[in-house]
Amino acid sequence: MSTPDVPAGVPVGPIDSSTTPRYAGPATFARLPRRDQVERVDVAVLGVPFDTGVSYRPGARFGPTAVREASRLLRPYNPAQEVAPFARQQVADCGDVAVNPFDITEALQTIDDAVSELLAEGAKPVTIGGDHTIALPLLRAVARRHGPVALLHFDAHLDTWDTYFGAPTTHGTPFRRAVEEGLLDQSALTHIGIRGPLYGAEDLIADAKLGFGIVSTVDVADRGVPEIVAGVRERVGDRPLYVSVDIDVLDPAHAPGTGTPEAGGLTSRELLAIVRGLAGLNLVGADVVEVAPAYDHAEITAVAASHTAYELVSLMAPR
Ligand SMILES: N=C(N)NCCCC(=O)O
Ligand SMILES: [Zn+2]
Ligand SMILES: [Zn+2]
Repeated sequence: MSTPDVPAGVPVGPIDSSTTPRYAGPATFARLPRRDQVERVDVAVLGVPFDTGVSYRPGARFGPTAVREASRLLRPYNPAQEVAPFARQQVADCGDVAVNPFDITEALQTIDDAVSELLAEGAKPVTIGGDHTIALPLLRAVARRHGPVALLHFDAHLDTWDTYFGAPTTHGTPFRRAVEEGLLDQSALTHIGIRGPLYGAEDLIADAKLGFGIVSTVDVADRGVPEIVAGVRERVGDRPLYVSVDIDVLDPAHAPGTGTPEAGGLTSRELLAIVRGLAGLNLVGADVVEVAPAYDHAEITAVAASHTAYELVSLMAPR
């Protein structure tokens, strides 16, 4: 299937599903063109098939492929944000970063280099993981370009722990490393969806010391999405914002295909509604991580992740 000829400057959109069946041909995110099929890229959807940083179930290395497959059904107009996300900006699938699964330090450098190159071209990265370790090199690249960024982190887990087995670079530690490295604006850090057992009460104290505020899953249920969104918008203001979505923020009923599931999570409806509520903020990059398709059923998790990525891409569209 070829990409239709379009005048220079007009974004190349997805393959038309009314003339080419959406289940035909190799999958790119939302059936968008590949990087090599377009002249420029405003939003770069990038896969990072890496899961060497996990503490429990492996398999997030297959996340990018699963999310692309599940994204075939996405359509070009997003009524919830009243925007056509592929029409006013060039969105392209930049493929997968070829990361070394046996050397975490080298893998992180490879990811940083790939994203730095896209940022230098003026593209905003929307990265599909991969385990949550990859947020660290993504933030390194983004902070090098924008300075310390505000962070909105959707997750069941804090991911601000110090080490596992003495290892500093894991999927449970990226945001502590990011604070230590000065990548984050400590006055605008929020976790949303936190729940589940911790190692000790001191986990919360250490996390607060780094500057994080916590909106727990119970807070979302008790206070409701509009109030949560208002609080986040107020905290972020006009700072450059990075959004990191660990799909395990969703209840295992909404996202069984993940490595460290915790009961009592958000619904996909709540997650999508909060993400949509960020419209107009200065979003400079985002990721959706921790999709492990071997534990998925009927693409439940991959569909949720693909829709989350679609909302994030929509947020980046000029209005
Ligand atoms: N980032 C994710 N998904 N999980 C972190 C869990 C770390 C732990 O095993 O305590
Ligand atoms: Zn998590
Ligand atoms: Zn996480």
